[in-house]
Amino acid sequence: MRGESIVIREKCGIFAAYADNAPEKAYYSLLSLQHRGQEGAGITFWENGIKTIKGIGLVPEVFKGGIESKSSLAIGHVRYSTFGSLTEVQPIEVKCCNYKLAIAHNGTLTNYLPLREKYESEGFKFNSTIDTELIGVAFLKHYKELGDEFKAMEEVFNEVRGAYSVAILFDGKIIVARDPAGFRPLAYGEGDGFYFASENSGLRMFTNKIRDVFPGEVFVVEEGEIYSKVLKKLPHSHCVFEYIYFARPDSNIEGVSVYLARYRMGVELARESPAPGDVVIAVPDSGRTAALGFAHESGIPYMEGLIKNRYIGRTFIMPSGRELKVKLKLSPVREVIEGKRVVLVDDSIVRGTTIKRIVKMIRDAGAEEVHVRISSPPIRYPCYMGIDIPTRHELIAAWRTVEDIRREIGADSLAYLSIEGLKRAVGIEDLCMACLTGHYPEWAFDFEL
Ligand SMILES: O=P(O)(O)OC[C@H]1O[C@H](OP(=O)(O)OP(=O)(O)O)[C@H](O)[C@@H]1O
Ligand SMILES: NC(=O)CC[C@H](N)C(=O)O
Ligand code: SF4
Ligand SMILES: [Mg+2]
Repeated sequence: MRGESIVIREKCGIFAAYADNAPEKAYYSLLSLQHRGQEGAGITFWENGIKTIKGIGLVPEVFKGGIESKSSLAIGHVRYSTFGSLTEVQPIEVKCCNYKLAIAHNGTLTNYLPLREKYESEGFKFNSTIDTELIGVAFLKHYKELGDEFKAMEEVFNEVRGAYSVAILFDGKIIVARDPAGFRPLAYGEGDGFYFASENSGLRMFTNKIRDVFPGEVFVVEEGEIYSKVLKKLPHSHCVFEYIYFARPDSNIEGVSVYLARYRMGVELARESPAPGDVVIAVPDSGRTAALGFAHESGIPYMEGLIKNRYIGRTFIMPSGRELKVKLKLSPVREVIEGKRVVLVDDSIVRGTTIKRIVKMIRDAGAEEVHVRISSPPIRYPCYMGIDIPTRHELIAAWRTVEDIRREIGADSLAYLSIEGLKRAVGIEDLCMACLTGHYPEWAFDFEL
């Protein structure tokens, strides 16, 4: 796991296709998954072997030289590191047992360190510090013993704990798998080819015939044929934060529209914690949808009182200088705010940097009162399943009461959505909420080595 000083990072995006011009399709899909990772990007395709183009930076920067290959097999990745060095851009190539594969991974493994040690003590070599490599090594070890991709992945499911949606390019085949608890999302689409992406909004440009990959399901695409099996069934643990903040609002995960779930979070919040306001203002971007729901339910008009500089990325994931970036990123519309009682809605508070800065910004723009409403419960615990949420002492809500936080951020009132309200808004069971409740799904940690 990364060290104490590392700030929150989010998820990664993965892609795989068997289709005409698969590398080009990977490029377009990665563009639409860019919000899931902005540190680095890569595409691996098959041309009598594995060929990878990857680099640090955004998708258009990494591929500004274009991709000439017309291969029909490709996997791709956009990265936010949760484990290992920033330079280890994915897909990574893994060599083991006289085989070679390329792998793209979204998630974090919880038993990486002990399992890697066990493998090393058996003589297996690792060439990176990234947890993803372990899945590749374990897969190849078992493939050598069993000679079958499904059986090899079943062994991986038995050994490797934590969150992993993976796409593998191996021996002219594509293998795609989602961990048996289904922490991270993964979608499968069928049209003029076979497609996989972390979110279905990354596939709609190719097909509308899309479904979620089931937790514990494995796909093998070989010589134009596709095979799939659910190899392990466990209680599912879909990450609730995909609905709150991470995923694109136009995605649908497990049959739930991310947009509508966020809207309902705002409605629930307005019912639970009404606020005396003249205007509802969202913290853009991701606070917008819940603010609309809040405004609709409360009858208080919604206005754009904060304008976002669209050229500044998501600050949630920026390691340093966050205060300055928040200032650069957002500026107030004085005419909307002056003399008003403002209800300020955001989707989440992590360290509190953003909301503290914005409350001050809104006051400086002449607001009479600022009532903060947050469309998720307080984040009190770290995530070990793919989201690099800071250590507890960096989380503003880890040990503070809501009243302490209100004082700290300088708001006239503060309320968070309840766990029950959140569940009603998302509308499905089987959610992981460990960073909100401290109850970690058993499978992720229940291991002996
Ligand atoms: O408490 P903090 O540590 O400051 O982080 C919380 C903020 O970070 C996220 O937004 P972000 O700026 O990442 O992206 P967005 O533009 O998509 O909302 C989230 O929506 C909050 O606004
Ligand atoms: N955000 C992620 O899903 C990260 C995947 C992998 N653990 C890495 O660090 O690259
Ligand atoms: S702990 Fe939180 S961020 Fe991590 S998988 Fe669970 S719900 Fe998602
Ligand atoms: Mg935000």
